[in-house]
Amino acid sequence: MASAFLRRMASSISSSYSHYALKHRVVGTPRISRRSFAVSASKFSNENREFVIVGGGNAAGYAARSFVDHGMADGRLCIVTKEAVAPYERPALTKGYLFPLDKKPARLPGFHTCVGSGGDRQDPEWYQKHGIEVLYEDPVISFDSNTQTVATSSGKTIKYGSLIISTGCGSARFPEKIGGNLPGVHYIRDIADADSLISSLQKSKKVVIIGGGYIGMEVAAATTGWNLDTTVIFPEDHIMSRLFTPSIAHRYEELYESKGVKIMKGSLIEKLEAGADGRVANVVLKNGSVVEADTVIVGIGAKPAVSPFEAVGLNTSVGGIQVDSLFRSNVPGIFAIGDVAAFPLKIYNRMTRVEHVDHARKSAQHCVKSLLTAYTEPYDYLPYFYSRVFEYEGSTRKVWWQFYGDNVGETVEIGNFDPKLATFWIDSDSRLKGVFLESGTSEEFSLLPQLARSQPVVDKAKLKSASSVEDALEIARNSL
Ligand SMILES: Cc1cc2nc3c(=O)[nH]c(=O)nc-3n(C[C@H](O)[C@H](O)[C@H](O)COP(=O)(O)OP(=O)(O)OC[C@H]3O[C@@H](n4cnc5c(N)ncnc54)[C@H](O)[C@@H]3O)c2cc1C
Ligand SMILES: NC(=O)c1ccc[n+]([C@@H]2O[C@H](COP(=O)([O-])OP(=O)(O)OC[C@H]3O[C@@H](n4cnc5c(N)ncnc54)[C@H](O)[C@@H]3O)[C@@H](O)[C@H]2O)c1
Ligand SMILES: O=C1O[C@H]([C@@H](O)CO)C(O)=C1O
Repeated sequence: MASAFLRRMASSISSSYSHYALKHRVVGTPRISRRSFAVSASKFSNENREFVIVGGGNAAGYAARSFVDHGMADGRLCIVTKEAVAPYERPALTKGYLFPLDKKPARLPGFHTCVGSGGDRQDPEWYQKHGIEVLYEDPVISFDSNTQTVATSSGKTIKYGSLIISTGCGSARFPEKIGGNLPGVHYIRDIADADSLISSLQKSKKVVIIGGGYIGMEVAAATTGWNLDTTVIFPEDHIMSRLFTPSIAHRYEELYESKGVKIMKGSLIEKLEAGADGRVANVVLKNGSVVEADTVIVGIGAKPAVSPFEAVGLNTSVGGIQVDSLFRSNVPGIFAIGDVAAFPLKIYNRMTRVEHVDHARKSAQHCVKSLLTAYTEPYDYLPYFYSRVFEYEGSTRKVWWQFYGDNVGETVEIGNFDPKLATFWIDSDSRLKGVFLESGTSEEFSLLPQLARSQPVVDKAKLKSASSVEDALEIARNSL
């Protein structure tokens, strides 16, 4: 009854709703409008939800904040999540969360979104206070765009007006047949994974980390803080091979080695072997060598979590769910944001997915703003990656770097990593395309996006002759 009433209200609604419907290609079942919900006495009295977000991670937390900012959350928004906790700043999991237990590790509720960007700490009470329904530990297992419903593992069927998919990524895993699921073998994507890793680290002596990417480097830094024997194994010839030049990588590798980390490059894994107790004991390499380990952390990349949404335009070139510059998929009323979204990267005119938190936050805000208002500016993202390691109290050298732009073209590196280093990527037209900085000040870091966004023509010879990182940044600034 209530639902029929709300629908009648929805069909007689104002021009702003018509605009919204047209813009978002609403077809079929009319949505329950904002106004109709305003007259609804009880929140969520039936299975209809005006807005449903699937996934309760970084993007979901920032999307929820945007719904609240637009006055559109209360009684209208439902978040369905696989995790047992409210959205949090995932980057903390391989940073503050892994500090040694006697060095004040980060724990919830400390790092719920949106504290990472200076916003409110949205703990479970925040969602209640703002009338946002959160269904915890209840993953969506299927969806039907004809009936506009999602089904959850506990057996709920939820009808949505608009659906925002923010399921992120899952860790790439080694197959079971080569020991990928042995006790003591860890992947790290969510808080449950991090807790399980910590319980292994508490009884660990020898750690092997497989993968020389973000997880590999952040977890290796963490385990040195625990004073554990740490070996990192990866197939490439230097760490962070997708982003770092061999020269940048070399500086960090030396630093890790100076802290006792062993680095095995160009090495492929044959299998992980169990010991007599059934826990992982050996990492066997394809070249036949064997590295002992009681704890193995696998950081070999991530895969977009698309399985319940196979019917929504899946992008085959970069994976994920293909969306336009307002995060609309090819199915009316369905949006995708964060890691899972394959979107047009306007600045470089290509489709991409970005698996980093800055994009999760910005895509969420952009999507919700365009969903709820007349905003139609295309998303114009500037890629931004960063890391911070060896941050725990007592560490002799802290590391914090940022990169903006595209790592294409020739590079000019300035600085001796004591502590600063800057690298500039310059294309064949002498345009500055990307810039990397270690140990900058906040003022220096704030210059990087300006440079990467405006891509000034730079005098390469002059840049090369810079006497210091500060001098190089000044030369680059003067080319703006
Ligand atoms: C350990 C770690 C450290 C990181 N550190 C950094 C960093 O320092 N800097 C940086 O820029 N980026 C970092 N990232 C990447 C960054 O965290 C992600 O880009 C960001 O979390 C993406 O947000 P998202 O909401 O798209 O996905 P997520 O935050 O992963 O959220 C997805 C959510 O969806 C849930 N979910 C999945 N499937 C379903 C389903 N079927 N039903 C219901 N719920 C579902 C998941 O459980 C999860 O809660 C890190 C990632 C990891 C894993
Ligand atoms: N600071 C950050 O931005 C940050 C920090 C942690 C995690 N993350 C995110 O978490 C996700 C996972 O990170 P990641 O470090 O696993 O991915 P990654 O892509 O950064 O690194 C993967 C590494 O594993 C190696 N590898 C791939 N296949 C392998 C195989 N079969 N055997 C051995 N090595 C193999 C790669 O060569 C690479 O060195 C990514 O989305 C990443 O962006 C980001
Ligand atoms: O973006 C981030 O958020 C968390 C943390 O700052 C939240 O408190 C973290 O470690 C980041 O790198």
